This record gives sequence, C-alpha cells and structure tokens, in this order.
Amino acid sequence: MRPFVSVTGLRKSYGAHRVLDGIDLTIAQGTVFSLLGPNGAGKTTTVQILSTLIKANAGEIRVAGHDLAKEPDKVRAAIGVTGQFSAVDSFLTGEENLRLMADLLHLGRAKGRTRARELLERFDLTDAARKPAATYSGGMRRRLDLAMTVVGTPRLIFLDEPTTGLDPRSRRTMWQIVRDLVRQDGVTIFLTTQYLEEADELADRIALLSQGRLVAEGSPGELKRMVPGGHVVVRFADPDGYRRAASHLRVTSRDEESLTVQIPGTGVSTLRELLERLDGQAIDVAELSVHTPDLDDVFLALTEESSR
Ligand SMILES: Nc1ncnc2c1ncn2[C@@H]1O[C@H](COP(=O)(O)OP(=O)(O)OP(=O)(O)O)[C@@H](O)[C@H]1O
Repeated sequence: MRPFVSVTGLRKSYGAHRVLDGIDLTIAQGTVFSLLGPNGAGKTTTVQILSTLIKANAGEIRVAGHDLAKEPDKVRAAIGVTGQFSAVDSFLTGEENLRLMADLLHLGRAKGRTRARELLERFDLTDAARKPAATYSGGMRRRLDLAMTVVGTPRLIFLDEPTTGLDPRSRRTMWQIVRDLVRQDGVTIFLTTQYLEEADELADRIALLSQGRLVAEGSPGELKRMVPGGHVVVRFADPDGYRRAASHLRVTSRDEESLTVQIPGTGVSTLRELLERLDGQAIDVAELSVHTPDLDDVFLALTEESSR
C-alpha cells in the first residue's frame, strides 16, 4: 500500500533538550497508526510537527504526497486535528457548531446543512442536535468535536487521546466511529493514546516512543510477541503440594503465602507437560490461569529497557 505519511530523520530540540532524536516512520493510507509513549516522550511534539503547527529542526516529512516543509498549505488542506483543545463552542448547539464549521470551509448553505445533518446522524447526535453543546456529556462533546473535524473531509486525522475520561460505553461508540471512518471513508488515522487497550483495539500498527526515539514498531500482535511475558499461574490446594511442585518445576516466581507459582510459557505443549507432571506426582491444583502478554507488558518492558 502507498504510504500516506513518511518521515525520515525527524529531529526536534528545545534548547539543549533533544525531544525527538531521529524518528523514521511510514503510515499506509487508510490505516490506523498509534504512537505510544510515556509522559514527555515527545508524542505531542511529533503531532504538532506533522500537523504543521511547529517546525522540525531536521528531517524529511511527506504527508498526502506533499513535502511538509515546502507545501505546508497543501498538507494542511489534507489533514484534520482533534484533541485536547476542542473546537466546540459551548453556547452553540451541535447543529450550529457543524454549520459554522461548514461556513468556515465555504461549503455553501445548502451543502453545509446537508453535511451537518448527515454527520449528526452518523455520530449519534441527532437527538441532541438542537441543544447547546454546554449540555452535552463528555462522550457527546468528543463526538461533536470529531464530527467538526470530519466536515472538511480530511484524508488524515490526528486523534489526540480521543477517549480519555470517557465511560466504557462512550469509548466503544467512539471506537466504532473511528473504525467506520477508516473502513467507509478510507481516512488515515494518527492516534495518540494513553490507553494501551485502545491502541490494541484500533491500531494496525503501533510505534513506541521513548526518550525521543522509536524503540519498537509493529502490529499489536508483533509487539506482544517481542516480550516474553506469557506464563501460567498455578495455585495449589495445600502447602505440601506447593512445596513439592516448586522443587520439581521450572518456576520463575513463587509465593508461599498464596501457594502459587509462575511457570514461563503458554503453549499447549507447555500446559500438557505441566499437567502430566503434576498428575504424576499426585499434586492437587486449586486453580490454573494462563496469562498471555498484553501491550502493558510490552510497554513496560521496552520503555524500561530504553531508559536503562
Ligand atoms: N515549547 C516547549 N519548550 C520547551 N520544552 C518543550 C516544549 N514543548 C515540549 N517540550 C518538552 O518536550 C518533551 C516532550 O514533550 P511532549 O509534549 O511532546 O511529550 P508527550 O509524549 O506528548 O507527553 P504527554 O504524554 O505528557 O503529553 C517534554 O520534556 C517537554 O517538556
């Protein structure tokens, strides 16, 4: 697939503080790319540079087929940004906000009205269309904000922490809207989020930023395979079983108080062998659970490694 965004050797410093230290990335058209990183890693700085708000010190950036340094206006015309600084005017209704945006984009009266109605429907805001945005819940406000970005039919949308503070239901509605934008409209999404679960749900590719460098990049599945977090936790029925098992098995950690041990690996053969051994020794198991690594494990392992 054709890259919609390509970045090579991106650097940015504030005085002596090197915030981005040589970033390379490509984002395919019609996909969701998520940039993850601990606080202060440089995510917002990256978004600000790619959305033409601030200038890089070095690097080549192409967005939507345009060189960002040479044709920032063409890049600006292809993108939309939504996030922490909402464009929503609380005194206006949802519909008025959308029509105002359509006016700003010179869509024309009739087209603006149709577009507003269409977006209210699509973003599940029709019932609240005539109410002032001040009365909206957090989730409705976020949806309106994104709808306002979509009025201009951007081909790339920067979504900065789109569901921070939302309840699980509103979060799911937002996720579905984002998926539809990608699937139905072919929009490319650049997502920053502090929820690893969100990146796991939405992103085709994830890049992990730590101290100004990308320390890992891949699909959620590929990233999970990079860390050996998978293990089985076994809780024994009695202290005798616990002690015998702990001395017979290759355990990575044990806890005498809760009578549990951790055994590395989650494969079927590992499990079969484990159960056969316990059975052979007549050791009673009270509970067994399989823990496959999630993005939290990856995030912690890789960002810790890079800060060492
Ligand atoms: N205008 C500025 N002047 C000086 N330093 C800055 C400026 N903007 C950002 N920084 C510094 O750059 C670093 C990266 O900041 P940035 O906001 O990009 O991080 P982030 O990954 O978005 O963090 P968070 O998750 O907390 O939003 C931080 O150490 C920050 O203090």
